[in-house]
Amino acid sequence: MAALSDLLGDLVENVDGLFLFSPSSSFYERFVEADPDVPVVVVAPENVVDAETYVQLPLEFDNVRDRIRFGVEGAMEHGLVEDGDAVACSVSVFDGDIDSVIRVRVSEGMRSGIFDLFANSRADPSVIRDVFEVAIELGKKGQKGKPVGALFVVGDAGKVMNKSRPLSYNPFEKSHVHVGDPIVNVMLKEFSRLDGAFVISDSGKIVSAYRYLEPSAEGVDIPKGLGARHMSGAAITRDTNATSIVLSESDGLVRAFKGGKMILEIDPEGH
Ligand SMILES: Nc1ncnc2c1ncn2[C@@H]1O[C@H](COP(=O)(O)OP(=O)(O)OP(=O)(O)O)[C@@H](O)[C@H]1O
Ligand SMILES: [Mn+2]
Repeated sequence: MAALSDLLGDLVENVDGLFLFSPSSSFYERFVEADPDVPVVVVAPENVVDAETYVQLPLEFDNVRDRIRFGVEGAMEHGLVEDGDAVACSVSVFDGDIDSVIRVRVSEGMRSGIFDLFANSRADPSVIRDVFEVAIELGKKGQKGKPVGALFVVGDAGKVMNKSRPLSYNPFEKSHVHVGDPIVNVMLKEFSRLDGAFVISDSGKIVSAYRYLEPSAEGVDIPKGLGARHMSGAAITRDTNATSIVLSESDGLVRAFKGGKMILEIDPEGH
């Protein structure tokens, strides 16, 4: 089995950091003080192992590339790793225990913006996360079993309101409700049957439903084949400092746009 251990040896040779994704305490303990030259970074939804260097995952990210990108971009942001570093990531690709080691070369060029999408948007990180969760849940369940689409424009709400017009009466006109409240999630799902966009403030207040977005689409570059919901959702993030989270009725995917670009694409079913 020498060749097999060599293979693993090559993967972890001369790394500048070891990233443990959602490790158990006993797993973490085995590595944290094993090699003082190799800093250990924990990437997980919660810091259950009390790691000193820790990047919080806002979502589980079933897609391993997304999970690793988030961890590495977060670590770059916190100054834990830098351009040119090699890191070894220990992750679980299939459900359950850690089953893989992936070597990653850190570079500015690999930045996809996935960390910034959550951590450095106009809206609070928790608001971005809550909206993602609503969109993912809506994508999983649909409306009474039927696929449904939805467009959430989050942050910079004043400007977004100026670049849009109402399609119908605004059911949130006089209410002060926020994403994340269980009742609001029910309302958002109910209203998603109807046309237009939801506008949400930096702090998560639902400002309006049924908004027809009228941004300039100039210079917006999104994947071909996406329709008007995605184009308007993307374009408003170039015209304003908002972030858009879009659930597609036709392919069931949740996509996030910022600065006029698609940053992230998630399959609610986890495929
Ligand atoms: N400018 C806009 N502002 C707000 N909502 C819009 C806008 N354009 C389209 N929509 C909404 O998107 C819905 C679907 O439009 P369309 O099929 O062109 O988008 P799409 O990007 O293909 O999305 P899907 O993948 O869900 O079909 C429309 O019925 C409407 O509710
Ligand atoms: Mn369509």
